[in-house]
Amino acid sequence: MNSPHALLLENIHTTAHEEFARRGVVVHPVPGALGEAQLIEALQAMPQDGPLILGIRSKTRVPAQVFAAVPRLEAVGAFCIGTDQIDLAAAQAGGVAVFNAPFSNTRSVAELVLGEVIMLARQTFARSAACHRGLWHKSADGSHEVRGKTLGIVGYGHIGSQLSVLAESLGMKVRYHDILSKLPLGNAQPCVNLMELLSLSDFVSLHVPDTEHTRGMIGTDEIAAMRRGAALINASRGGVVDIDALRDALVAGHLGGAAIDVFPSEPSRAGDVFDSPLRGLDSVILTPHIGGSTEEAQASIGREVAVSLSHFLDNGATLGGVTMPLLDAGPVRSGSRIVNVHRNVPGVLSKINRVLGDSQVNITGQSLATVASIGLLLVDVPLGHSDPQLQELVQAIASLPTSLRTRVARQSAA
Ligand SMILES: NC(=O)C1=CN([C@@H]2O[C@H](COP(=O)(O)OP(=O)(O)OC[C@H]3O[C@@H](n4cnc5c(N)ncnc54)[C@H](O)[C@@H]3O)[C@@H](O)[C@H]2O)C=CC1
Ligand SMILES: O=C(O)C(=O)COP(=O)(O)O
Repeated sequence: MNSPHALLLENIHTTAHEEFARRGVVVHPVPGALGEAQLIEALQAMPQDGPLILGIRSKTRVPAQVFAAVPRLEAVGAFCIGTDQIDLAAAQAGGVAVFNAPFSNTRSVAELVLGEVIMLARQTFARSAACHRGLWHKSADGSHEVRGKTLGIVGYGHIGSQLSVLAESLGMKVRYHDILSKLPLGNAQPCVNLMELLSLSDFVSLHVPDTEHTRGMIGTDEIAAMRRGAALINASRGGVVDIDALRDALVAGHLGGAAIDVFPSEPSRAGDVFDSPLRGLDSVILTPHIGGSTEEAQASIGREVAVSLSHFLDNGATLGGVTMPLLDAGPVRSGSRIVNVHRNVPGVLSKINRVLGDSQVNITGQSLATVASIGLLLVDVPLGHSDPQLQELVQAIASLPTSLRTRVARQSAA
């Protein structure tokens, strides 16, 4: 069976390369993100002799056009948490499996934010910049301990809840707001709504995903509802905050500071030029989307997503997936496994089973899982990879009008 090829963008950690190499996947690395046309070109230029997978981080957009232009793309690995850069509906409709790493970089984000809370409370960056300019600005004015202050966390998920625990260990009071009912950790308390949280907090930190409801969630009115002198931290997604409204509030002195890691528009690769209306404001800590950028997080993500993608290629397992129904039938027990993704419509299974029945091949294992629009079926048959009958069976199943993708899993049982 031909080796799969993985196009890996955005400096995905070498642990992914190592994991892929160990599992016989050929890696084709590209340093930065690619625009849509470049991405299509790069994918189309990949060797044609094996399954094709794509690895990205938060910067590469994968719209529906990419899936349409590269129908042989089997799976996409988001080597990060966010999957908002991928058209998940288009991926699912085309039977493309998408995987991510849902928590491997969360501690890194929580630690960065906690550090920023203290740095903002002590005006550290402004004082440091003054020292660099040769100015000895020794003063306690406007500097505070964080002990006893209130941290408001918007989005009490993996990152928000870890931040909650870390902040309480410093003696902070924690309030949070989430659209779901969440278990409060330690002494943290939920707020009745976002406006209450904004009005109660000395620091507001955003940890929501990019959705139609969170885009623009912090605008002029929300910033006005924050306490005078409070600070805003955004390490979630750039679209969550109206950056011009934030700048106005900082310049007017309504807000005391901000720490911003993510921006409505971000450069595509390290070393590119960066611009923002927030540049030049001493009270603002600007970082280049490095919330999850630690050696520990990246090494762990590299391994995790490479393993998920490899398992999918090897035996059709979808653990860690976001577009496929969850299915893990374990290793192939006998001969070969046929992996079929199909439209989830009435009668589809009986048609596939008719093909299998007509072939007179014994079925040694069968697993099915479905999500709304698609189904994933794994069928084990006692035929070797090179057996022509296996290829005939795959062709027959693939040619059913309900089949989206049909392939033989890489793994085989001796
Ligand atoms: N700066 C960076 O490098 C990184 C940024 N991120 C961003 O942080 C986000 C959050 O990450 P996690 O905590 O792991 O995600 P998560 O999914 O564990 O938590 C997100 C929480 O936000 C809540 N939520 C969703 N919509 C909301 C709304 N409209 N109002 C209030 N709460 C809402 C959800 O119910 C959930 O509890 C990611 O989606 C990603 O965009 C993640 C990692 C690194
Ligand atoms: O995990 C995420 O969602 C992030 O925002 C981190 O993205 P990155 O891996 O730094 O491109």
